[in-house]
Amino acid sequence: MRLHRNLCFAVIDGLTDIFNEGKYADKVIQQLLKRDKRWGSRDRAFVAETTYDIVRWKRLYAEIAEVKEPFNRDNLWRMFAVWATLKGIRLPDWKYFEKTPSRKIKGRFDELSKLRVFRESIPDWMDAIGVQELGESKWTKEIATQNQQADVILRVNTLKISKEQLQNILFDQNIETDFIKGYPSALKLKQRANVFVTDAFKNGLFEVQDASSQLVADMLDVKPGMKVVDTCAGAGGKTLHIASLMENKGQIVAMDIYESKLKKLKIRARRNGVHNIDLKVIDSTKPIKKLYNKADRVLIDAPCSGLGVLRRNPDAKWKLEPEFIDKIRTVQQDVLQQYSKMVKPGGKLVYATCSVLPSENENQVKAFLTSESGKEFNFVKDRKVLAHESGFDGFYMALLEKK
Ligand SMILES: C[S@@+](CC[C@H](N)C(=O)[O-])C[C@H]1O[C@@H](n2cnc3c(N)ncnc32)[C@H](O)[C@@H]1O
Repeated sequence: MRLHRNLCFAVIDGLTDIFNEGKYADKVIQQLLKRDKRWGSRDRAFVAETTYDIVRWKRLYAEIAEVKEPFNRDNLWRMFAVWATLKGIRLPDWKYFEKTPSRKIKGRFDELSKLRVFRESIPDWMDAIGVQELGESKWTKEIATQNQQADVILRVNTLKISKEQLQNILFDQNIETDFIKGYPSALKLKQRANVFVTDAFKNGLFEVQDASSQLVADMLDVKPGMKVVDTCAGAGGKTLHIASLMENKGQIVAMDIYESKLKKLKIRARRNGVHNIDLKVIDSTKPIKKLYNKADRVLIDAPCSGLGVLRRNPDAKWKLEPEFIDKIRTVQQDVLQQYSKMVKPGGKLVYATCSVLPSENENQVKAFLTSESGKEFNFVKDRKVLAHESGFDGFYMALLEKK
């Protein structure tokens, strides 16, 4: 591979924003990719993947490059040189790469790789939590998988098209996909591609949604005509899936504390041809109380640490803090206590997170079930999805039934 100066500059600029300005990697990369209209798909892939790679391996690369935060541009070029050297890319004779000690880089890599915190490039506290909650052996495998690039998975919008038809349409545009056994609405791309530019996407024939995330709406067991409340709907990945399973019949109340997220959901719903969603901002306890004992199904896709989706959000390794996880555990129990009251007798509740930590998952459900409001519920089943076992995102979901 030959390195191109303007692409490498884009990566360094992006890293400056992510590491020094605290900006989110996905947003920064989205912006970077708009920089030069002449960039082809390979150029764009280089900028996105290299930036993500260096974010993912920040701790390891910084240690090898012997640089410390806050990184100046020279520091970032040194980390870039580490990335390129370890990838076996020949460094051009640019001033930034003068005196790059290629052999020393490989030696340091081998030496540091003996320690999990460097090999997997994670903060010490995160490693300690992982070991404490999952045990050494599972955590070692899980964090290694969480450092690999995730597949691109689509969820077919069955309101508009069948899985087979969509597969054919994409095939005609040179996008090849596979079915995934056990995931009825999923198509997996054989090779990464920018699916957002296709007419199929613009016409709402699919959404990009990981396979594990698609299990959640399936577990909720919705039927056309039901009243379903999606309490932490965000931009609506799961709401839209629920809508397609309900064949646009019945009512979905999509709630979140952020109006901005629900606005995104509105746009996506229009594209998806979904018209049975009512949006409700949770700005007091009123909208919740109004729905007490009213819903056939309630989904609590709870805010969480995101420790199951590091493959997609590698910068979360550096943005997360242990105190945040402590706080979010309290929120998780609160929303379980409050939002479960919306389920009507005989109705069902799914509690889900994209975390692999038992303290955010089965332990929360256990604590709920032994509490006063939890006594009204029976535990039906749960599913713990680890990325290293499933090949998809780490997730947890539990199904409870109100007596
Ligand atoms: C895991 S995300 C939801 C993802 C979304 N369901 C999807 O499938 O795309 C959790 C959501 O919970 C929202 N949230 C945080 N605290 C909340 C609360 N107390 N009540 C309701 N929603 C909350 C966040 O704004 C965020 O959108």
